[in-house]
Amino acid sequence: MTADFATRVADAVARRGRLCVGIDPHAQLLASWGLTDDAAGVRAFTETVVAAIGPHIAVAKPQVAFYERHGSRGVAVLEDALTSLREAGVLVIADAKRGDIGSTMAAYADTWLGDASPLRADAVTASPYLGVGSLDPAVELADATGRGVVVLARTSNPEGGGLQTATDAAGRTVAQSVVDAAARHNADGPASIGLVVGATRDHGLDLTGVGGPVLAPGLGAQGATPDDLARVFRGATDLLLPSASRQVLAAGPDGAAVAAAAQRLRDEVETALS
Ligand SMILES: O=C(O)c1cc(=O)[nH]c(=O)n1[C@@H]1O[C@H](COP(=O)(O)O)[C@@H](O)[C@H]1O
Repeated sequence: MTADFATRVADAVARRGRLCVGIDPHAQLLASWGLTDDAAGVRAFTETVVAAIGPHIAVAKPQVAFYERHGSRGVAVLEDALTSLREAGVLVIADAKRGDIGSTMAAYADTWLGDASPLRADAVTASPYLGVGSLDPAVELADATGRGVVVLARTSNPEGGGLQTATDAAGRTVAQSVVDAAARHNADGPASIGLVVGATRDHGLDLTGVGGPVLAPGLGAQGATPDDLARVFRGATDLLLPSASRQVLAAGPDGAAVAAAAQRLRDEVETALS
C-alpha cells in the first residue's frame, strides 16, 4: 500500500531537513540572473535551481503562476521540472492554489494529483474559500494515490486577516475551522491534508492535532527568520515545512551559490528548531 502524504513528508524531512525551497522565476529574478523574461529564461533558471537543490532539499514548491505566464512553453518547462525533481527524490508541492466547485475541482485534481498526468506533483496547494468540502474530489484522489492537498488556513499576506480571522457564533476563527477539518480528515483516514500557515506573524491557531504537514511560507523576503519559527509554531514543528523562495533564489545565477544558500538556510532552520 502507498504511504500517505504525511508519512512521505516525514521520511523526506528525516533525510534532508524541513526546508521547502520555492521555485518562483519572477521577472526581476530573471533579470538579476541575466536571463530573458520568456520561456527560455525560465527554463535556464529552473534547470539551475533544480540541479542545485535536487541532492540536498526535501521539498520544492514551484509557483505555477510564473510558468503559466509564458503560455504552453512555460508550462512545458514546469512539466520537465516536475520530472527532474521526482527523479532527484525531491517531494514537490505544486503551488497552484486551486479551488472551485466540486466537479471542476475534480479536473484540477486530475491535473496535479492524477497518476497519469504529465503535471503530477506530490501535492497541490488549494484554497478552501468555496468551502472546505468543495476540495473533496482532490482530497479523495490524494487519499488514493499517497499525494497531498495543502490547504490555505492563515496566509502570510497582510490582506488575509479580515476573512481568515472572522469568527463564528462559538468564537472559532475561519482559519481554525479549516485546521480542524484537516485534523479530522487526517485522524480518520490517510493523512493527506496539509495546511498553509504563514511564518510572518503569530497565527493564533491550535495546530496540535493536525497530523499533516504545515507549510510555512514567509521565511526571508517576507521577513520571517528561522528563529521566529519556534516561537510562532510553539512546538507544532515536527512536520513544519518552512518555505523560502526569493531568499534562496537571489543567490543565483551561479548554481553552486544557490545550492550553498539552500543548504545554509536548511541548516539554520534545523538548528533553530532542534
Ligand atoms: O502557498 C504558498 O506557498 C504561499 C502562501 C502564503 O500564505 N504566502 C506565500 O507567500 N505563499 C507563496 O510562497 C512564495 C513566497 O515567496 P518568497 O516570499 O519569495 O519566499 C510565493 O510563491 C507565494 O505564492
